[in-house]
Amino acid sequence: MENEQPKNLIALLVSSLNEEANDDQVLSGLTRAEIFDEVLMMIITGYETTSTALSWFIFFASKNPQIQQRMKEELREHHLLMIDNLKYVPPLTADNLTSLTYCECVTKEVLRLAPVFGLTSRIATYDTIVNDVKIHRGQTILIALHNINTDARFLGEDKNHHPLAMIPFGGGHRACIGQELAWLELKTIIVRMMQRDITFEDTPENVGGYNERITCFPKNVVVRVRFD
Ligand code: HEM
Repeated sequence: MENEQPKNLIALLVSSLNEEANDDQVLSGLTRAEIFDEVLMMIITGYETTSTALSWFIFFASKNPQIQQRMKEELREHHLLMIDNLKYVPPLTADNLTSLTYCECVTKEVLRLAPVFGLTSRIATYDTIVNDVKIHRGQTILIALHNINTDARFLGEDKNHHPLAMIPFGGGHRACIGQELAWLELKTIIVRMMQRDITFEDTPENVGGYNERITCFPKNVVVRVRFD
């Protein structure tokens, strides 16, 4: 039992509790206050982000009925659309979720266009020059993720492979720790809504815009939800 590896994040955090931990000894563990901060961050980053991305999906979907239609066609082709007026909604498995490539592209496109986090930052650890711009050690660099995601120079690039064409989750070893979970949650919820033949319809008040706090969320999303 003693040598067993912790099996989840909470267990991992609790197993590193050490009230005497200090920053000079990196491997000395985490204090109670540090564990509290970590858990709080997971709750905030784990909830606010995905729900914001879903609001963006609803906004974009309402502006693009043909895309909602095509997602449902893909579901019909895979026999995943509900039948008999909600009497039977086919279950989603990891395999059939993976096979829904069009739905996946839509989910990715929402994250590319929607600035859930408009920017992230890094502190330069050494002097360097990037594209003729001098950067000095210790300077904070703001990285405009949303600008990069929508930069016309990357539009023709393969978004699965170009390192800059698609970075809603940041990059490098401080990239988003929850990105796999976020993909799975987002795609599952979006597909579940489409499976039930829900349609988001545009209205005159649905004018968009955004508010930027911790995340960047749509300001005026006023859609009509139709259950077919
Ligand atoms: C659509 C959903 C999400 C988006 C767009 C998103 C985006 C991001 C971005 C841009 C960063 C900064 C990365 C960097 O600086 O390179 C980040 C960091 C982080 N995210 Fe997410 N995130 C999402 C969902 C989640 C979820 C579901 C969790 C946890 C369950 C999570 C936990 C974190 C944590 C802990 C960090 C800090 C990582 C570190 O500093 O080492 N995120 N996220």
